[in-house]
Amino acid sequence: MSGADTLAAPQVSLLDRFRAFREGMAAKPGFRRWAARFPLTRPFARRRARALFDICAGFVYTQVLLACVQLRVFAILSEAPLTTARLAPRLSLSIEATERLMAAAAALQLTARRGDGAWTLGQLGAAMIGNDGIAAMVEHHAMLYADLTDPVAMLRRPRGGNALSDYWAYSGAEQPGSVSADRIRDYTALMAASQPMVAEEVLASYRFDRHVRVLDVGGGNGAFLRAVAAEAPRLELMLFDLPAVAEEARARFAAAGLGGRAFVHGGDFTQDELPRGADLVTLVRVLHDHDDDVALSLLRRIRAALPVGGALLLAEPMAGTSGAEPMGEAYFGFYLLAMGRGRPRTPEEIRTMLLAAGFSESRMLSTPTPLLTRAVLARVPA
Ligand SMILES: C[S@@+](CC[C@H](N)C(=O)[O-])C[C@H]1O[C@@H](n2cnc3c(N)ncnc32)[C@H](O)[C@@H]1O
Repeated sequence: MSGADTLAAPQVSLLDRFRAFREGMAAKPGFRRWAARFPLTRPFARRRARALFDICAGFVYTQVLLACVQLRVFAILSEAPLTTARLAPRLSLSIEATERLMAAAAALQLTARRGDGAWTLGQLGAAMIGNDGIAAMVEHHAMLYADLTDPVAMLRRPRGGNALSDYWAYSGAEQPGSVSADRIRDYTALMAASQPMVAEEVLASYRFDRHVRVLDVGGGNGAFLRAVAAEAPRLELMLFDLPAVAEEARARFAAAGLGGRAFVHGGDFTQDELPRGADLVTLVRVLHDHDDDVALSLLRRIRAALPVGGALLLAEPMAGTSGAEPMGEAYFGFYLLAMGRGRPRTPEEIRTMLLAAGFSESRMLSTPTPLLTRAVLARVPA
């Protein structure tokens, strides 16, 4: 870039000019007062106030949800609607505290008050039933929020050294391959509990029965492969993960009667080559855990393990997801900051990395709930 380019005034688009004007007006107290009263601008003013309030209050909403999960409110109300008087002893709370919690939960659509006054499940509480993964995620967030108590300090200090980086034992390990069994147990259980909702998304977007053998890299205790195995009964299964995780996967496959169909390899994908023989590799919720250098070298190892025409199916939540922008940059951005490694990537960034790793073409697959998982399929060129 020449000096003249560097000094040239940046081009400001019409859209940027309009936004600057709009935000400039919104920053003026007098205009805000007028906009809140004028009938045509009132709905926008209210929406903006509500959005800002939701950001301010987000932590409180989260703690209301955490209290409901810890007290098993959704499981209790799924058995039968209950009045406050009947619910209170089930929660070991006073009548007043139960009423306070239920009113807050109802305002968040987690519970609802029936016409006769009894509490029942709200729309969002009902969605938690039968999905242990959401409850497990909510409970482990206690660590994230503890790490985020002083966000500015976290942004200023070197990454790592947080409760969450300790929990995800591989994230800060000098030798991930040596991480012991007791350090992988909790995160592996959390991943297995939340895996069914992810597997459902991936299985809805891709036919696995067109392949002979699949290798799931960073496959945890095999929950994803077991879901795939049920859909594609002839597919052979291979899993690669850290040695301690691989041990657990081996036991789980045996317990599920898949011992003869699933081949498990323990190793460290930052050091070791990946096993050959699969015509499809899956990489589910793995890439975003790693910084660009490790992520790119992992994609290169996957490319090297695949035959010509082989495919890589990469699935994870991605940044820049339309309608779910806060999930990528805000939630995962700060989650992975606390964890100490990795970053959320846009589909374009991932596809650029795939090209750099030697894959020829890639295309996005359509998943039913992009907020949970997006997926990209890449091929090894002839
Ligand atoms: C976020 S979990 C995802 C697990 C699983 N794919 C899922 O979606 O449920 C990341 C997985 O990558 C594995 N992993 C992390 N670093 C690794 C490394 N260097 N070598 C092998 N596996 C690794 C972890 O042990 C863990 O099982």
